[in-house]
Amino acid sequence: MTPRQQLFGDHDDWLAHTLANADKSTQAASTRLADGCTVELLDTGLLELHPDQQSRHNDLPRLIVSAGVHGNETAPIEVLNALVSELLDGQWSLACPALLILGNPPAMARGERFIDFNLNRLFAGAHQKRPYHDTPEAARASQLERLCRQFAAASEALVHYDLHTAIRPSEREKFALYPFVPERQVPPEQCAFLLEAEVDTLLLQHKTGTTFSSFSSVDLGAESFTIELGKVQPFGHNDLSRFQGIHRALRRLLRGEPAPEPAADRQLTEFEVVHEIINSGNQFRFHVPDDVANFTRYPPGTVIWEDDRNQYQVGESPEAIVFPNRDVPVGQRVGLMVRARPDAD
Ligand SMILES: O=C(O)CCC(=O)N[C@@H](CCC(=O)O)C(=O)O
Ligand SMILES: [Zn+2]
Repeated sequence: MTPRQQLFGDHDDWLAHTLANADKSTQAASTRLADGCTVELLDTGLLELHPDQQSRHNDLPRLIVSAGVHGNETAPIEVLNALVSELLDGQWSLACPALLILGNPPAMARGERFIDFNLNRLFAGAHQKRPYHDTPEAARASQLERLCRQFAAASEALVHYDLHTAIRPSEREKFALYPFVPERQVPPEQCAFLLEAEVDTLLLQHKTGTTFSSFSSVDLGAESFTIELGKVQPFGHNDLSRFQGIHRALRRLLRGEPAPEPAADRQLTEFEVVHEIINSGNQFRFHVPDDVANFTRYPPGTVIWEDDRNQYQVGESPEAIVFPNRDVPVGQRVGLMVRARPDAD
């Protein structure tokens, strides 16, 4: 039997297995590759990989890579699946422990962002609260938190990349969000990784949240990023040539190869969040049109939202909108207002 057959039975690959078992748990299975690497299927959409001791590069961080936390964001899922197939087919050897996650299989199978609740708002313990608790997405958030905690090893560095695609087009196609942790700064090697992955915009969050990457940063001490890689498309409709940067950069990291020299003409442009727009419910009115692209700029004084008590106007310098989405429940994020950092373009 091939490693793929040992793990996924009759299914061609990890993605096919995950979609076929989307609504149920799967029995654990494992295989050992010719180079000694062990691959364990922990449950539907969850793989843990460990290199053979000989091939392990001890100075490398443990790596968590997740995709499909939103089920309709398919391109990163296809990239992760392709990396797993390459590894199982013996095309390269793994050098660091890795936990690979397809976040929300039931939503993936239905081509939806989520089923009951947005999984990416249920981390950092939010899954225990009403009305989320006792739903399948709350159970998945709890399972992912537990597995990530187990995978993290106290004395070893941990890195987490949570891969997404955005609902809207974007004036900056690829961008990363860096969760807020007081006093920390983005390490240079993480900036270099983002540029290697062709992600040249970085957005610094201004407070902690209940996203997957905020959980892994705050609770596990990981260097984590939510990475937006393009626009949402159904399975089979992605132009995967636009995702080669992240594909190559992750493969290089998993293989433990040294990072390439950063290209002299590439630089990260940094933005900071200046305001989080929340649906207040109090006759909340959002004045950004539905079809506006991420990073569209608004001049000082523009009224962005108002309700029966408050309003938000752009401050003294222009601000841009990211993730505008009026269709969210009361209390949830409608969008982010962001501003280029002083030393940026
Ligand atoms: O395009 C959109 O409106 C949403 C894209 C998306 O899923 N983004 C993440 C960002 C998470 C973060 O703030 O780190 C999300 O909304 O969950
Ligand atoms: Zn997403």
